[in-house]
Amino acid sequence: MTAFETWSHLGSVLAGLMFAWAVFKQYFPPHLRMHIEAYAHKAVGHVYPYIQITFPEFTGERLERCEAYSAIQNYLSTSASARAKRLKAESVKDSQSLVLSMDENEEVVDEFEGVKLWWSSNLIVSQKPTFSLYPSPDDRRFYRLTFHRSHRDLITGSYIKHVLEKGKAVAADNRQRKLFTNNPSSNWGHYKASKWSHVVFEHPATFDTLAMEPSKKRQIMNDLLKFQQAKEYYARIGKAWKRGYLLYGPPGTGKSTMIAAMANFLNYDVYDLELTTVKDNTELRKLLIETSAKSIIVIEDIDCSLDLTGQRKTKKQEKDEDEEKADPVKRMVKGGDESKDSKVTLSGLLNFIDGLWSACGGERIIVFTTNYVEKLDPALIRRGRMDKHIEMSYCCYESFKVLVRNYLDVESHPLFATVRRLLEETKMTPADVAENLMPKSDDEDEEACLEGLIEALEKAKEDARKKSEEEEEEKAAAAEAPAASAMTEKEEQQKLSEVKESDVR
Ligand SMILES: Nc1ncnc2c1ncn2[C@@H]1O[C@H](COP(=O)(O)OP(=O)(O)OP(=O)(O)O)[C@@H](O)[C@H]1O
Ligand SMILES: [Mg+2]
Repeated sequence: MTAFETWSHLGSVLAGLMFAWAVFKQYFPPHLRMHIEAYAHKAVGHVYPYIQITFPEFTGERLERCEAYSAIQNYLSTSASARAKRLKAESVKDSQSLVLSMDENEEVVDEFEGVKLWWSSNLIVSQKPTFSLYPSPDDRRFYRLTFHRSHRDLITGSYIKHVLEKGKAVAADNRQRKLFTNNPSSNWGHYKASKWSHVVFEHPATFDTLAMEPSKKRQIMNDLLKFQQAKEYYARIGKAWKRGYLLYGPPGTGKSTMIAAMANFLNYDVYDLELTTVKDNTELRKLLIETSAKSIIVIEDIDCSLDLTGQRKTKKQEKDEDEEKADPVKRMVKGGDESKDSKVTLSGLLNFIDGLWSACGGERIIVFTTNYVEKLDPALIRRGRMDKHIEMSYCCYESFKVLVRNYLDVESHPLFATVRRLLEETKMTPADVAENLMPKSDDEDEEACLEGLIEALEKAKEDARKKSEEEEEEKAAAAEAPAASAMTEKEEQQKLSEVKESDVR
C-alpha cells in the first residue's frame, strides 16, 4: 500500500467520523461543540499532510451548474478517464458526442510538472425519501482534488488554471456547432424571443471536398490557421481579433460551400446575417453584439442585400437627413417613411467592422460574398477591412479532379484528357460540372457520367461561340447605325435647302 493509499484510508475514516459528528453534534451544548470542532480541525491539520479541494456540481442559491465542475468533467474525460476503470457516459447539452467521465466513487491519479495528485468523483445521496425511479434532485455530486500540502502553490496557482483551460478547450472541440439566422426585429420584444434563432450546423463540406486550385486552397487554410492561433499577436498589436474575407465570383462557384468548409475547419458557429430584415444601424449593432466568439458572420450577396454601394454620407447629408426626420413635411416630400434612414447604411456596417468589435471579445471572421465585385464601394472592400479577397472562379482541371473524386470516386480515366482540354477552352462552374458528374440512374457508370460531362462541355463551348458571334454582329450593327442616321440627316438638310431655294424663286 502506498503512502497516499494509507492516508486515503485514514481520510475515509476521518470523513466517517465527521459524518458521525454532523449527526450527533446537536446533542452537545454550543460552546462545547465549538471547542471540539476547533480542536479537531487543528489536530487533523497537524497530522494529515494532504489538502483537499472540492468542486460541487451545483452552486449558488439558484443551484446553477458550476462551470468549473463541467470543465473538470471534460478535462477528466480525456486524460484521467483513460485510466479509470468505471466510466459514466453522459450526453451533455450542446455537446455533439457523449462525454465519458469517471463514475461515482472512482478515483484517478494525475500528474502535473512531476507532482502527483488525485481526483475522485463523489456522490452524496439525499437522505430525503423519494418515490421516483429517477435520481433525486437533492443528490449532490462533486469532484475532490487531493494533493500534498507542499505543492499547494503549484496546484492552486497553475494546475487548476491548466485543468479549467484544457476542460474548456475540450468542450469547445466537442460542442455541437450552430447555424444562426437573425429574427426580424418585430419579434424581438416577445417573451423569451432572441435576436437569433439557430439550428444544428451539419454541413458536410470540407476543404477536402472543395474544388479549387490546390495552392490557393492551402493558402486559405494556412491563413485561417494563422488567424486562429494569433490571439496573443492581435492583443500585442492592439487590433481586434477579427478577419474579413470577401468571396467573389459567378453563381455556383462554391462561395457558400467555402464558408461551410471554413466553419468545419475552424470548428466555428455560423451567423447568417440577412441584412434585408435589419431596419437600421442600431439594430445591426445589437445583432452583431449578440454574436459569440469562435464564429463566422456571413453576409451573402452584399451587393443585392442593400444599397451598400454609395459613398459614406457627408456631414451635410447627415444633417439634411436629420432635419428631414424631424420635419414631417420634408419627409413627405421625400417620399413618406420609406426614406433611406430606415435602412442599414454602408457607414453603419463599416463603423461596426472597424470599431465595436474590439470591445466585445474576439475570434470572429466576417465573410461577404458577391457575384459582382466591381459593383462594391472600394471603401467597403479596402485591405484592412476585408483582409483577404478570394476569387471563386470557373472549374479548372484541378477542381474537376476533386469533384470527380467526390462524386464518382475516380482518380484517373482516359477521358480526363478530353475534359482537361475542354475546361481550358470553355467556362463551366463547379456546380454545373458536379451536376453533370452525378449519376442520373443506377446503371450509369463512371464512363457514362464522364461522357455526359464532355457532351455538356462541348455544348457550353458551342453556346459560348454562338453568343460571341451574336455579340459581334450586334456590335457591327451598332457601329453602322450612326452612319445610317448621319446619312438621313444630310438628306434632310439637302431637302430643306431645296425647299428654301424654291421659296426664294
Ligand atoms: N468549388 C466547389 N467545390 C465543390 N462543390 C462545389 C463548388 N462550387 C459549387 N459546388 C457545388 O455546387 C453547389 C452550389 O455551390 P454554392 O452554393 O457554394 O455556390 P455559390 O458560389 O455560393 O453560388 P451563389 O453565388 O449563387 O450563391 C454546391 O452545393 C456544391 O455542391
Ligand atoms: Mg452562395
